Order: sequence, then C-alpha cells, then structure tokens
Amino acid sequence: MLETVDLSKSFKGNKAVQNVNLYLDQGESVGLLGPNGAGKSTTISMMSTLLKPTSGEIKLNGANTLGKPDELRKVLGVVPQEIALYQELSAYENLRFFGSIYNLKGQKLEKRIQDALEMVGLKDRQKGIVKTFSGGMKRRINIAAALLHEPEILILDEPTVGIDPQSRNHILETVKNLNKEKGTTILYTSHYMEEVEQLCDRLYIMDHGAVIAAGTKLELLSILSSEDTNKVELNHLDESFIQEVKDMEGISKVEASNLQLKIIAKKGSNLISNLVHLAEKHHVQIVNFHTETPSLEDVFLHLTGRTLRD
Ligand SMILES: Nc1ncnc2c1ncn2[C@@H]1O[C@H](COP(=O)(O)OP(=O)(O)OP(=O)(O)O)[C@@H](O)[C@H]1O
Repeated sequence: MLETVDLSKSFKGNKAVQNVNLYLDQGESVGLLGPNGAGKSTTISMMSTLLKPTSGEIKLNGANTLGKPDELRKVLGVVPQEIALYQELSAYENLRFFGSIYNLKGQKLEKRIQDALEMVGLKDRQKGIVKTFSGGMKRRINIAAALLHEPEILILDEPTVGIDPQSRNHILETVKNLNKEKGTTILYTSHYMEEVEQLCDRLYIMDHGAVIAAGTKLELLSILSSEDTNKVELNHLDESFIQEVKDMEGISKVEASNLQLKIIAKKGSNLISNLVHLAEKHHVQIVNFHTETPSLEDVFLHLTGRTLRD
C-alpha cells in the first residue's frame, strides 16, 4: 500500500538516507530499527511529506505521490519524535485544534476526540492542562492527535523514548490494538528491540542511511543460524585478552562489558577449549560460561558491529 523506491536524502552533500526501499502492506505492523543517526527519522519525515527527498519515490497504492502531498496526508497519521502540543491548553483543547486542521467539526469531531482519548487511555484527564502532564502523557495526547482523522497508516517515530513505564505500556497496547482490532497499518521506529519484536510482523534494520537487512523475525534470526552466542564471565578482563579472543578462529563478534564477554562464534569452532587455553595463558579464571540461541540483538550486532543503543 505504501512503498518507497530508492528514497534518498542528502543534507549539504551528506547522505543521510541512501536508496531506501521499503513497503507496508495493508494491515501490517512493520518495525524500523537502527541506532542513533541511522536515518530512521529522515526516512519517516520524507514518507510523511515533511521533508522533500533528494531523489526516489514514495508510492501509495502503486502511484507516485511526489507533488501530491495531500493524498498521502489523508491516509497517514504521524507521531513525531518531538512533542507538538500547546502547553497552555488542555488536552481536549489541543485535540479540538488538531481536529480542525483536518476540517473535522461538530459531533463528528467530538466523537473522534473521545474515541482517540479512549484509545490512549486519557479520557478522564482531558480537561488537564498539557504543561502539567508527564512526558509520557503528552506523548499519548500526541498519538491521539494523529488518530483524529482515522488514518489507514500510522507512523510513530520512537514514541517511547524517555517516558515512564506506565505510559510506555499504554503506548504499546494502543499500537497493538490499533493494528489488531482496527486494522491500522503501522510503521514503528525504535531503539528497543523488545518493543519491535512484540509489535511488528516484519522489520527493517537501518544503519548509516541504508537498509542493511529486512524480513520477519525468523528470517532475520536465520542470518545467525550457523552461529552461537556465548557469554563468558572472567575474574579479570583486559584489552589484550579481548584482542586475542577476537583473533581466534570462527569468531564473528566480541563485545565486552565489565568482566563479561559476549562472543558470537561459528558452531563447532572449539570456542571452549580455545578460551580455556587463552585464560591459562593470561592467568585469568573463567567464572561462568553459557551458550544462548542468538537473539535479534545479536543479529543487529553481527550486521552493524554495534548494539542498538550505542
Ligand atoms: N536537518 C538536518 N540537517 C543536517 N543533517 C541532518 C538533518 N537531519 C538529519 N541529519 C543527519 O542525517 C543523519 C540521519 O539522521 P536521522 O535523524 O534520520 O537518524 P535516526 O536514525 O532517526 O536517529 P535517532 O535515532 O537519533 O533519531 C544523521 O547523520 C543526522 O545528523
């Protein structure tokens, strides 16, 4: 239903987004994952008509929408990263204002406001002045504002960053209900793998402005089907030890934190005996060792060389 074709954006010659091809089928919930600066917000801003692409196309039901932003705006609801509300007005007054932008009036507007407030769980707080709300409540009102015109597609840009756990759960539930019960198509960007795993049917992983992997969770996990994730705890850990682990045969990635090493290694690569040997050489003790099935975080680490929150 919504598709980008070789979508690119440069800022003064710096390529923020390069040849991004992604699509959303009707009723899907799709995650867009990537570390800071990967190009998620820039991609979303172009898809939401807020930013003009340097090149490429955005197609709605097969037709190019460039030059026809109104067609996209009719079907899209966008929840930006920055909260965009009038702080001195009540939640209800804010929603009346946003509804009027969509030419909603009278009974219809009233019903949409109440439905949207119900959806985000803030019906009983509608008279409250926005500046007195927590960051999470403001974000929920922002989501309600994006729902007033009952969009077929909802795009959310990291809606749970820096908010309280209760609002975070509300937002996750709201997005899930919109998708499962109302059939709203969702594009959800996040740094949090667990949120995307919970909410999304399919994922795109972006890094340095490009999509580096795409697929269902199972498809992405199969990238690491020939490897294991191993966690090793030591009584001492230094750079020379870490470097020698990295140089061992069959090692894809090594990540160190405190006295722990996370090692992604090829199955059957004699990791344990090589590690024991190395530990003896460095007079270091292995305190704990266990092997896990790779997670999507591991796939991300494997593909980008860094963790999602680096
Ligand atoms: N208006 C702008 N002018 C110049 N450079 C920009 C602008 N907007 C984004 N960039 C650059 O484009 C790149 C991609 O940024 P973008 O905000 O799209 O990443 P992101 O994946 O959304 O990151 P975050 O998770 O931090 O929001 C970054 O290098 C950023 O500095």
